[in-house]
Amino acid sequence: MSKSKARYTVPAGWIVAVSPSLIHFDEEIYENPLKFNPWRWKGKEMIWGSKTFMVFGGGVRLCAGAEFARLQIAMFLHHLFAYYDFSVVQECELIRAPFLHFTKELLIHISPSLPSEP
Ligand code: HEM
Repeated sequence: MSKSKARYTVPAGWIVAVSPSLIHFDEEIYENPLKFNPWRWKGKEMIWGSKTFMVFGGGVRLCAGAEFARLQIAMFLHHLFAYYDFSVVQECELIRAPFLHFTKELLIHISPSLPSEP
């Protein structure tokens, strides 16, 4: 039976919520979805309204800050990698159930990187 025809029984009293971001963990769309792979969206349809990329929601409720968030993330990552050294001090497990949360604090040590020799 295909996924679209799957039948589920929802027990009385349960809350049903839609989590669009779960599409990013569909193995039929993204190979090995839990592996860190920033290039996984290369070649995928990235336009608003895409059925395979829903980080910022879609339709009339599309995130109003999507472009601002993309710019901020790009600037943050650029500065982090260009000017700082960082290392994980305390690892922790990530839980997706279905929303992301941490089992304990993920501690990261960040310090300004030393200027490289000329
Ligand atoms: C990585 C960062 C962000 C992510 C992943 C994100 C994600 C989302 C998602 C999925 C929705 C749709 C919620 C729904 O369907 O009801 C949404 C809505 C919204 N977001 Fe974001 N967002 C981000 C950053 C921001 C920022 C920086 C702003 C403002 C400066 C912002 C403002 C809004 C607003 C106002 C809405 C409601 C839009 C509406 O219902 O008309 N978001 N966001």
